[in-house]
Amino acid sequence: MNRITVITRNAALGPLDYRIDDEQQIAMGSLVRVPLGPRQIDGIVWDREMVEVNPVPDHKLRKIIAIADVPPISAPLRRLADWVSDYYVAPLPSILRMVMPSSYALDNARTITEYRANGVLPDRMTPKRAAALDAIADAEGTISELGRIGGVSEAVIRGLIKSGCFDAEQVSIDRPFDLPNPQFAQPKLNEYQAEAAYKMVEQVKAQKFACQMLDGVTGSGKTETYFEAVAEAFLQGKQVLILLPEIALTEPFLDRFEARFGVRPASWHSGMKSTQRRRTWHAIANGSAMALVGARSALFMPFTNLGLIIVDEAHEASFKQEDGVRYQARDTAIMRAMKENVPIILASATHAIETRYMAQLGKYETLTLPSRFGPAKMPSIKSVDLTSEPPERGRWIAPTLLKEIEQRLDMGEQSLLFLNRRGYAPLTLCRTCGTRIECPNCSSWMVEHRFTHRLACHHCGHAMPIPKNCPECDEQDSLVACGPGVERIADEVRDLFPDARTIVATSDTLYSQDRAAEFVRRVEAHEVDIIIGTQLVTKGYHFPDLTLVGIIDADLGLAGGDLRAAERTFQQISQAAGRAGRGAKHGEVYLQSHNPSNPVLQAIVAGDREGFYEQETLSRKSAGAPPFGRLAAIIISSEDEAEAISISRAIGAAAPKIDDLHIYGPAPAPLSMLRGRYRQRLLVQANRQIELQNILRSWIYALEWPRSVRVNIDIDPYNFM
Ligand SMILES: Nc1ncnc2c1ncn2[C@@H]1O[C@H](COP(=O)(O)OP(=O)(O)OP(=O)(O)O)[C@@H](O)[C@H]1O
Ligand SMILES: [Zn+2]
Repeated sequence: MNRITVITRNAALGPLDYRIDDEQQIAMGSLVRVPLGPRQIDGIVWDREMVEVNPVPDHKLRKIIAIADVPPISAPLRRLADWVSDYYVAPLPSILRMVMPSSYALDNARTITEYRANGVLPDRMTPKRAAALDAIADAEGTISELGRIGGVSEAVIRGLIKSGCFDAEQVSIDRPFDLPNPQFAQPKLNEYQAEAAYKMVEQVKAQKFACQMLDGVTGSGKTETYFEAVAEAFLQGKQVLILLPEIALTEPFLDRFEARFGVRPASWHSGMKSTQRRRTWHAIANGSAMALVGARSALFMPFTNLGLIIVDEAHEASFKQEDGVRYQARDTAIMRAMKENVPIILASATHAIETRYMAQLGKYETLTLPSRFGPAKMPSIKSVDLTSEPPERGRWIAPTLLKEIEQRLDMGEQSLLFLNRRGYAPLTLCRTCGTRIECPNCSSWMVEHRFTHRLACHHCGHAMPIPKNCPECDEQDSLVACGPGVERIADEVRDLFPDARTIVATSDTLYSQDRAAEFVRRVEAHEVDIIIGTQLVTKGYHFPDLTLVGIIDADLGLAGGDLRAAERTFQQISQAAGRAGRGAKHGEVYLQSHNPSNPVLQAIVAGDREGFYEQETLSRKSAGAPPFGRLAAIIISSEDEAEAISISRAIGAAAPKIDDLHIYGPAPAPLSMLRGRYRQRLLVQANRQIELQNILRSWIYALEWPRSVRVNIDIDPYNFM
């Protein structure tokens, strides 16, 4: 009789033992269905020596029910999951939920529905419908694919299906993805690009682990350059994983990929339908999809034949997952490349201090693209001192910037106004009694969204209509909006330039891939004169007619003062500035600030990237902050404030006394209430030699607390709220 160990997707269950018959062969990593009490659950056969199993006596062992007909999860991916579990102090099942996102592998449904036009015309023909039917012709695809081909939203396609214009067909989910053609449209690289590409291609040929930091200024053609390494991987018959920080960036990226390799790659993100997910998961697992472009979670896909990983915009904080398993996708991608023994490329114009430090140590190879591609030059950057040149009362754009916007309108060029604040106003205040409207569930202000006529909490999503009377003193029409958000800037622009065509670009307006694609199309077609946007539009995009960038509030990110405030501000402003003048026309950037002598802003204006990084690295070093020291946050939360406090004190009191291990707190977290739970926080700081995770495990898991209390450990935290 053979005993096997199975890990399930249920975090409450430890590793479970089962048996298989003597004659049965089962590979490590196989996906299996097993009995559990009266139920059946899915799991993965795991290496027994990697986990702690509660042994079940032989006669009590139950037999597995079925083995899925899919390739087993490979050893490198299993070891990655073990590493994530260990490093981020997270239960293995919660990581397997990302490796095996549902019971795809064992489900019988192996078809998806595709549609093909049948010549029937809709009763109500609109120009949109006609154009879509024209463009689609006799192409076959899923609703979203047809929407893309037809240049319309999925809703339009659904309408046409309802009108009987398409026949449905069940297609096997094993239908392969088209093969990319490495020679489809090879660009002519400039000298710097060619040199960097050569070095990346060499690593792909070598087929072993190496980490390269592709450090190229905005508009230098990093994508074009690393596509050469991607092409080489395809030539070798290897799969490629490309990670992007946000799904809004995926759509334009997929187009670029198609322009270079002739086909669209597979993609992976939270907005996908389950049939698309299933098809993609299987195609990655059986090796028929050669390229996958996705957000964080694509990292855990079951590649069989991986040859290269790319992390684009690698500095982005959104690579850090903030709930569930709190992992850093860039760091985890490097770990995956190590386990798979393949090269990895980190691309950015504003790399993270952590990445640059590793490059300095010689652990990563630095590849530099020092100038923009083609005739484009770096934009010139100036600051606008708001103390000497304030905007008009109740306005946010200073005269200098206004004049520049006006000139761009006259010349038919585009402008981008950047303010990293969604909504209309961050604070709503009663003029009569001074009350500020707070979220009932969180210690945060309600943010006015004028488009939707609501106040919303950006932490928990709680929303309510804007009240007519003050909820405190009941005074009528006494509530006023304080401070600007992007919607308010958009109002100001429309007031001052009524003929200008504006667009607000935030996660509220570009919430799906379709919306993001539509945004890009409109800006490229020059149907927009002025973009008002948050950090969402500051990276990746390439709009040649955009020549002016205005930073509405350059001081915004510098307040608060968490560990990465200076770095993040530098990155955000540099990225936003990097959208200006990417074509033949020169770009200009204006930073509005109350404190233009701030060293971070001075470095940006002077174009002194190296100087900024040097300063910031030094101050990290003297604070013992990452990458020079280790940091972890422990957040203790409960609906009962007294309980949260008492458990956090108990945890604090049980802290081990070790040299070079410092514990700060417990204290109320800066966001002291979230979703109705009171939050206490401990910060743990240690030098690099200390095995922080082991210490945390033996310290915290030795304690007990009521089920009503949650204790979350966040290793290398990004969010200090
Ligand atoms: N060798 C090349 N041949 C033709 N076009 C190129 C080449 N290199 C870059 N380009 C074009 O130059 C523009 C800028 O390149 P790209 O967007 O890759 O820059 P980037 O370095 O990724 O910038 P950012 O960091 O700001 O996103 C793109 O339109 C790209 O297609
Ligand atoms: Zn809230």
